[in-house]
This record gives sequence, C-alpha cells and structure tokens, in this order.
Amino acid sequence: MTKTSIQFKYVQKSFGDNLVIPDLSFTVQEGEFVTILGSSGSGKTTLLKMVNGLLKPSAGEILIGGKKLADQDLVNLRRHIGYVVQQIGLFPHMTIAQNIGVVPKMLNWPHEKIVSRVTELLQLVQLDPDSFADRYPSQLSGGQQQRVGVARALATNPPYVLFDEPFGALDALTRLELQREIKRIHDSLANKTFLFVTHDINEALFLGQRVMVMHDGQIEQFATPEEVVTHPATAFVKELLGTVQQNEQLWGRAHD
Ligand SMILES: Nc1ncnc2c1ncn2[C@@H]1O[C@H](COP(=O)(O)OP(=O)(O)OP(=O)(O)O)[C@@H](O)[C@H]1O
Repeated sequence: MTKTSIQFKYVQKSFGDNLVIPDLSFTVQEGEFVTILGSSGSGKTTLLKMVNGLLKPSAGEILIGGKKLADQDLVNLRRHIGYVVQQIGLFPHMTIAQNIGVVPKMLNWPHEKIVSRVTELLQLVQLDPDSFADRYPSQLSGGQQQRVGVARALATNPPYVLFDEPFGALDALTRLELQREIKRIHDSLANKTFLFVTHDINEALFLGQRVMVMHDGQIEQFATPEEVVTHPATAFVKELLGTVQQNEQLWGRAHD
C-alpha cells in the first residue's frame, strides 16, 4: 500500500504584498521521485523551502509523513530532510570526508560509524574513497563537488531529499552523467522520497516518476512524464513542450 509522504493542503505564500503561491494542494507518495518544472519565478524554490521549514506558509497546511509540519521541531525535521542546492556550499577548509560527516558529527555519532558511513556514501556517488576522502573541495571538479553534495545530503539516511537545480551549473555531459547517477541512487535506496526542482524539461521528464509543472505559483499539471508529453493539460504545458520540439528541430536542421 502506498503511504502519503508530503502533502500540501490549500497552501498560500506571500512575501509582503506579493502573492507568490495562491492556493497549492498536492500529495506525494512515499518513495516517489517527483520533479518540479516551471518558469523562473513560478514558486518552485519557495515550495521546496516550505517543505523543510525554511519558509512558513502564509495559510494552509503542510503534512510530512502524516504529521503537521507546523507542530514539528524544525531542527529535528531538517535532520530527516536532505537538501541539495546548486551552490552546494561545501566547507572549503574541511576535507571531503569531513564535509560529508558534518551532520553525523553534530549528532555525536561514534568516529568509526562516521568513517564507515562516509566510505559507503562516497562509493554510492561513485567517488573512490581512497582517492577523494582526504581532498579539499577546491581539488574537485564541479560535477564531483555536486556528487559530494548528494552524499552529504544522504549522510543521516533521511527519508526525504530535496534538490534545487543541483546540476544547473554543470556542462551538458556531466549533467547527463549525474542525472543517470541520481536515478540509480533513488532506485537503489528503498522508500526515499525525492523532490527535484529543475528548469530543464528533459531532466524533469527523464528523472521524475511524476512531473509537477508549475506556473505563477499554480500547478498546471502533475502527472507521469508519458502523460505530460502525450496529454499536456494546459496551453502553458503545451508551450513548454514546444520549446523542446523546437530545439530538436533546430538541432535536426543543423545536422541535415
Ligand atoms: N525571500 C523572499 N522575499 C521576497 N520575495 C521572494 C522571496 N523569495 C522568493 N520571492 C519571490 O517569489 C517568487 C517565486 O520565487 P521562487 O524562487 O520560488 O521561484 P522559482 O520558481 O524557484 O524561480 P527560479 O526558477 O528562477 O529559481 C519570485 O517572484 C521571487 O521574487
């Protein structure tokens, strides 16, 4: 039986007079990989930040694992929610191992447990522990740093992981490689709910078991990639998909 993991009920968010999210309701099931796609300023980051309590809704209710977010201790909640962002913010003066182990250390895990968890996570994100554990962030490529960011977010084995444009700054090939990796990681970890914000339509369609298309703080469509492609629900979704087709046509023409 599927279990509800994250639920928004009539959520509204304003910044001052600016009503960014007028009325948002949706449900994500435990273990789902949901991608959130939308134009710039459509409220995607705001949505993610409301899930981990960095922002509070102006009205409505959010439930995480069936419990009201408003009633939960935020420090404790964030330990159960991994967060990966584009500017991943590794600590420059700490080694890769120390960066990944930062939260376990804060939680007073024994040293041996941290070392074995860091090794396991480096292997999971396909960075050889012998070669990478003792390096510093500046000695890694952008793609490798993002892998460390993913490892760090998974350190305490959180049931929920939020990704905000994690691969946005990477070149196309590295991006493709990391997309495959993140899909493999989701498949290999049981019951982890991933919410993944992206501007990239192909990325959203490739990764998401369901894709949420947002525009002006509202959901235009929330469906499987197949459904989105074959039955775009609104003119906006159609237009968005049209941009990909247009790119493909241009590409085709360039290679005629
Ligand atoms: N802290 C804030 N104070 C005031 N306005 C904000 C704040 N955070 C976001 N906004 C506004 O809310 C709207 C939605 O922003 P948000 O960052 O959620 O969009 P987004 O879909 O993630 O955009 P992008 O794809 O460009 O990152 C924007 O108009 C933004 O200017």
